This record gives sequence, C-alpha cells and structure tokens, in this order.
Amino acid sequence: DLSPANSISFFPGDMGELQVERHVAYILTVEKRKDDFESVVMEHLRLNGAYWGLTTLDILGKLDAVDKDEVISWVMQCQHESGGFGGNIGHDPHMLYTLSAIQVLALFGKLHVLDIDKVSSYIAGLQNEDGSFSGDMWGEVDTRFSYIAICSLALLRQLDKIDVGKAVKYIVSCKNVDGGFGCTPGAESHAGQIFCCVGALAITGSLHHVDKDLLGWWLCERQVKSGGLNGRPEKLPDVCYSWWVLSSLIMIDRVHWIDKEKLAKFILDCQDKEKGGISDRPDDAVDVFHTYFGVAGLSLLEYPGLKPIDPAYALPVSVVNKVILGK
Ligand SMILES: CN(C(=O)[C@H](Cc1cnc[nH]1)NC(=O)OCc1ccccc1)[C@@H](Cc1ccccc1)C(=O)N[C@@H](Cc1ccc(O)cc1)C(=O)NO
Ligand SMILES: [Zn+2]
Repeated sequence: DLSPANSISFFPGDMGELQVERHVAYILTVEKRKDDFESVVMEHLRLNGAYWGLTTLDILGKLDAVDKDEVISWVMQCQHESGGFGGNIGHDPHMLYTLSAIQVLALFGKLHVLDIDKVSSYIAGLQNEDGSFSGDMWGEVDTRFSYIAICSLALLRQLDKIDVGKAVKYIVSCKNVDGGFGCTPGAESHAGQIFCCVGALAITGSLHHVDKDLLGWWLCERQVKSGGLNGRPEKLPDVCYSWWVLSSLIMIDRVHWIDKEKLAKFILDCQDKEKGGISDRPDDAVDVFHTYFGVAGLSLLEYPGLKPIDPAYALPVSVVNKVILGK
C-alpha cells in the first residue's frame, strides 16, 4: 500500500505528501473520458497520453488497475500499414507516436505482439544521409526524432538497423558553445532538446561527447528560487522540466548541483490535492502530461514508495532491465 502513512518521511518538514490514490483516480477517469476539453485537445496525441498515464500508474505501482488486453488492442489499432504508429486510430504515422506505442507495449511486457522488422524498418527508413532523422514522410528534421529513433530501436534491440555512428555525429553537430543542444545545428539550447540529445548519447554509450561541467552548469542554472526548474534562462519554472532537466543532470552525473528537496517540494505543491493530478506550476489546471512528468521527477528524486524510472529510456528500471537485458 503506497499511501503516505506507510512511506518513510524521506523529506523532512512541511513536505506536502504525494496524493497517490487521488492521482491514480485522476488518470483512470481521464483514460475513460472521451469528449471533454482535455480529451478533445489531446485527441491527436492520445497515444502519447496513454504512455504518460500508464507509465505514471506503473511508477505508483497501480498498472494492474487497467485492462491490459483492452489497452494493447487499442494501441495496435493505431499502427499504420507503413509500420509506424499514429496518435490515434486512423491517424497518419509519426515517430512521436511510434515510440509511445513501443513504450506502452514494453510496460506490459508485450513487445512480442509487434512485427519487430516492420516497425524498425519504418524508423530506420527515416534516417537521412547526414545521420539525422525526420519525424515522418514530410521530412521535418529535429534532434527529438534522433532520440525517438535510438530509444525505440534500443528497446526493440534493432540498433543495427541504422547508422549509429552518423546519428551520433549529427547530434554532436547540434552542440552549442553553452554546452547545451538545440533541435538542429546552430539552434538555441532548450532543456527538452538537451534531454533528447543526452538521452540518445547515453543509450549509444557516447556521453564522452558531452562537456559535463559546462552542460551541468547550464542545467543547474535552471533552478529558480521556488525550487522549480525552467526550460531556458529567464523562463518560469514548470513541472515538466523536472523531467527534461533533472534526467539530463542524472545522466551526466551532476544532479548534486541542484537542491533536490526544494525541487520535490515544488512538484508536490503543484498537485491538486482534492481532484488529483499535477499542473505545470502551483494553482494551474492539471493535465496527464504534467502528472506524468511530476511523478517521474519524484521517482528520479527517489521519493519513497515510487518505482525507480530510467532517465534515458523514460520507463521503469524494472521494464528496461527485462527488455534490454532480457532478465
Ligand atoms: C507537444 N508538447 C509540447 O510541446 C509541450 C508543451 C509544454 C508543456 N509544458 C510546457 N510546454 N512541450 C514539451 O514537451 O517540451 C519539451 C520538449 C521540447 C522539445 C523536445 C523535447 C521535449 C507536449 C504535449 C503538450 C502540449 C501542450 C501542453 C502540454 C503538453 C508533448 O507531447 N511533448 C512530447 C515531446 C514533444 C515536444 C515538442 C513537440 O513539438 C512534440 C513532442 C513528449 O513529452 N512526449 O512524451
Ligand atoms: Zn510543462
């Protein structure tokens, strides 16, 4: 039972407790609702929403609260004949949703339902001559898609389907003088893009290309006095950067450069303690996206009672061990 009463008060003082049961209830209702504002707005990225909601449930130890077979059959209906996945049934395939599909199937230990060759060929087919990746057939290039390709193929154990050397070379070409990374060569450093580039380099064993002190400095500067993290200098803190910045700091072994207790307090202050869910900053509307990145951030901060999450694969460590190490 993960209720707060049973968790050792890892964080001293007035740390508002994580409302585990309320967040579980919130996610289960969002999964069920179809036609309210949030569901309609997120309609085109419903497969991302499934990944955010289900991974949160697993970190909270409540993945068995959903009907596994119902979820898996819905996910498989989102697959396009090309092998890629769309954001919902009948939608065009894109890298963004293909990773979410693979991550959801991995959560349930069901990667074997996939035609591994078909999915990995779809992804490999999106690598360009310069080693970069496009998001879909329309060609938009962005380091987000390099991360998605490398994370997906590593989970499917098909990294040999792409030119990893050229993929790494392209990512390094997006490194800026501030130690950060942008979406393309010369583009401004942004925490989200930094997560994608550092995650891809970590998975391919290429973190030696990162200047850890320089990037660690840029990342720890994201912490503002409220304890929250922002995505770029002068911006407001936002719970989802608790993932983009924190997971990057952990991957480059500089997480001790921020105040972890103050960050945990910021995340806990963003909970809706009555209705459940977590928002981007205190007193804003909650959504599944920020609920996931808040709970995942607390997992990275080793909040008691939460399953550990892998900072590079953005999946519970237990899932990564089974899939990658075949344990
Ligand atoms: C598309 N998207 C975003 O652009 C969010 C919007 C946001 C949330 N809080 C502040 N802004 N931004 C975001 O995910 O930025 C992180 C990021 C930027 C670039 C690369 C990778 C991560 C969110 C969805 C969203 C939209 C609007 C409000 C809340 C959530 C999203 O799907 N993000 C993706 C990553 C992503 C990011 C940007 C994209 O254009 C597309 C996808 C994700 O986290 N997958 O797990
Ligand atoms: Zn956010």
